[in-house]
Amino acid sequence: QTCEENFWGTKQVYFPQQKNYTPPPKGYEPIFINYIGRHGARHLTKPMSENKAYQLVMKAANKNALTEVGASLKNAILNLSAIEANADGNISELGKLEQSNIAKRMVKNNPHVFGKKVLLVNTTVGNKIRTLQSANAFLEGLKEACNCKIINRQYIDDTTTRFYDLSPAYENYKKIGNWQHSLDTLETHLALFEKANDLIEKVFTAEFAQTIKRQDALKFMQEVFGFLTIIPSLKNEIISKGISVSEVNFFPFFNCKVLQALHNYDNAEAYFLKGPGNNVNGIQVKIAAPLLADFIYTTDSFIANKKTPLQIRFGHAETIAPFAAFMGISGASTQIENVSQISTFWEDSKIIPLSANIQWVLYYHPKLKHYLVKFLLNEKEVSINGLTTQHFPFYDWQDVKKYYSEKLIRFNIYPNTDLYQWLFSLQ
Ligand SMILES: O=P(O)(O)O[C@H]1[C@H](OP(=O)(O)O)[C@@H](OP(=O)(O)O)[C@H](O)[C@@H](O)[C@H]1OP(=O)(O)O
Repeated sequence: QTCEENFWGTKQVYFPQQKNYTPPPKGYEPIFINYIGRHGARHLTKPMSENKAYQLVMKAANKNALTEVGASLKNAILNLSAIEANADGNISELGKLEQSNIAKRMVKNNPHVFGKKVLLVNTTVGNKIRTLQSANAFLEGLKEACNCKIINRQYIDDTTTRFYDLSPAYENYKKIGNWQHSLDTLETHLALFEKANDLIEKVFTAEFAQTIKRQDALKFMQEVFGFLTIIPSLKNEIISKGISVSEVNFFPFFNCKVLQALHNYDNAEAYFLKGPGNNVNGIQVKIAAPLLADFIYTTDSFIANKKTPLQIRFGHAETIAPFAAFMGISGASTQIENVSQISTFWEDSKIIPLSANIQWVLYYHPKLKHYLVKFLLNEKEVSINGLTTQHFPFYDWQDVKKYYSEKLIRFNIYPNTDLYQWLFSLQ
């Protein structure tokens, strides 16, 4: 089923958003790349049996309370469960390929960075296995493309890859933030409850449907939508399990209007919880400050000692979205007042698809002894709100360092700030 609007959201499988690049000004060559990436395409983040949708369908099946539509939904869920068994939280084969191909394009686009026989790399991963698996796939791609020996120093650090988990104030914002009212308004505007009821009535007998509470009905529909959107990430696993795509087809339970409404809602939720929301300097964005500090510090370190030409980090959608907003990347940091306009100005499938990534590419002119930096979001050259340049997409490194260092100071982050403590005490 093809719908006019892209409804894949954060389950959008990755593709590079630009292929041909602006040549640097004469005499400049790329010498260092600073990278943060979301993990690759993945399985669901929790076991199927922990889904309300799974529990309700199985409970109804035991009570003989499924309609014919419900019975086909049960089959699709059981087939997906077979694919998901013991795989939750892992990246998929497609995820590995996405990561490897990003690394290969990075080498192809920046041969001057990767020209040496030995390549020093600093790698940071988080505490979720999908970040480590993504790092491994990325490094494999690097090794293949650069035909070099890679010496990799690897760290685990959540202050720069999964900072949301380290901030009690963010947990509070997630639970009782002032964004809830805006999202409730959108839920009503999209008539999601009515749509959920329609689905419930199609799947369960009337008697069983009446036992389902309003919030559970919404959760049910959102999770079945989650089953539908994860399928493209699992195409290799579906084949290797001998299951046909038609046996894990969740499209029959939706139409395009419902898919678009569900995506609009999820996009708005991601916008408030991981994006500019109704305050682009709010906790959900400024929480990325430690990552910006790390980008400045590691770029400066390279300029000082010219040792490690590649700094890579692997995190989550909730790493990339706030970082893009905090950096002021155009198209990813716009604060929107009208909640029904969000998906026009902030689209999760463009900003935080699977394998989403942000790159700072540092260029050097040996005669002028001058540095420029270029910013890429999902491999597309982007501009920074608040920063000007005579030669876009290249920015003067000193201007960038000054602009972002002053921003960090406004949030009480200095070169010697303890970032873990800063996150913990953030309000
Ligand atoms: O609803 P799910 O389990 O998909 O939400 C995940 C997040 O996935 P996303 O919604 O962003 O596609 C997951 O982000 P990811 O980048 O790791 O995929 C996040 O780590 C995980 O905790 C879930 O987010 P939630 O906000 O805790 O539901």
